[in-house]
Amino acid sequence: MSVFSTPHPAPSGPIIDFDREASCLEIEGLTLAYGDKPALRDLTLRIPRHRVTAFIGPSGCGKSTLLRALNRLHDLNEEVRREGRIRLEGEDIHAPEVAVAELRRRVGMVFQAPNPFPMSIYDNVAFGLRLQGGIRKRQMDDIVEWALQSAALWEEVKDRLKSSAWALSGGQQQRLVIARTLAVRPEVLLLDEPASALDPISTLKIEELIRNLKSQLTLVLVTHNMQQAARVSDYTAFLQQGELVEYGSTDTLFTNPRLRRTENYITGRMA
Ligand SMILES: Nc1ncnc2c1ncn2[C@@H]1O[C@H](COP(=O)(O)OP(=O)(O)OP(=O)(O)O)[C@@H](O)[C@H]1O
Repeated sequence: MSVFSTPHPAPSGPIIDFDREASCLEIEGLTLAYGDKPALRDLTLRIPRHRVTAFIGPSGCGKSTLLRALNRLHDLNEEVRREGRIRLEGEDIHAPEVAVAELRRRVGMVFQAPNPFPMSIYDNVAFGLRLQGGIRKRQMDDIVEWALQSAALWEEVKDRLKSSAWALSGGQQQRLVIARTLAVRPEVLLLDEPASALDPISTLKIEELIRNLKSQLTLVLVTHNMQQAARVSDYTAFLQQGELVEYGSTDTLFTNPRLRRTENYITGRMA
């Protein structure tokens, strides 16, 4: 079953050439500071559609700050100063006509710690759809099933949809949060260290899920774990002190980096 209607079907075939990839997000001259403390310095990069892009780099280099800029989470922080432009499918996300709630529906986010709501499994997944309104029970059931299938959780929960989400394991809770995010049919899924609080088996399930989801949407992943970036991403951006040092295909960046700074980081010669 597919209730997902994407405006941009996934390209078929393997990745050949970054220059031929269609862009989903375009970041241009992005500079961001918390008060007078710079966190991102003049970043320009584009994120290809229907691919997994990973942001890696040492602690405090600005990975999460960059990820949060993509669905305007910094709007809530009055200290933040921003320059530069971010476009989603060609539209400036800071344009006055953009409704932030709709932007956050299109660009969903999953955080490090699973955060299911204190309600049933079904109600968690239906939550955003109910806010939107206008969906009949039968259609809601279909979308909840589809979202749980897409998040590789359906088989484990289909007989207990009315049970509390809090009774699930940490890994199941994180897949439930992904299902909840998918239910409102985002075009982009932002993942901030989505598996760092999970055990190794749950982590592998999340990684497999990330790889499978790219046929439906564009994924952007922040991770401390370089093996994870190498396993799941198509493209990797290496950041250091708020600057974009190197960006390219994950295979090339990990096997044949252009710059010594990148090589030092990925070989562990620099924390
Ligand atoms: N809300 C905030 N207020 C002030 N400074 C902040 C805030 N959030 C992050 N910073 C600072 O901005 C810089 C970048 O932080 P950010 O969390 O984006 O880095 P990161 O690469 O994701 O780090 P980590 O891997 O440790 O999560 C750091 O110096 C951090 O201390």
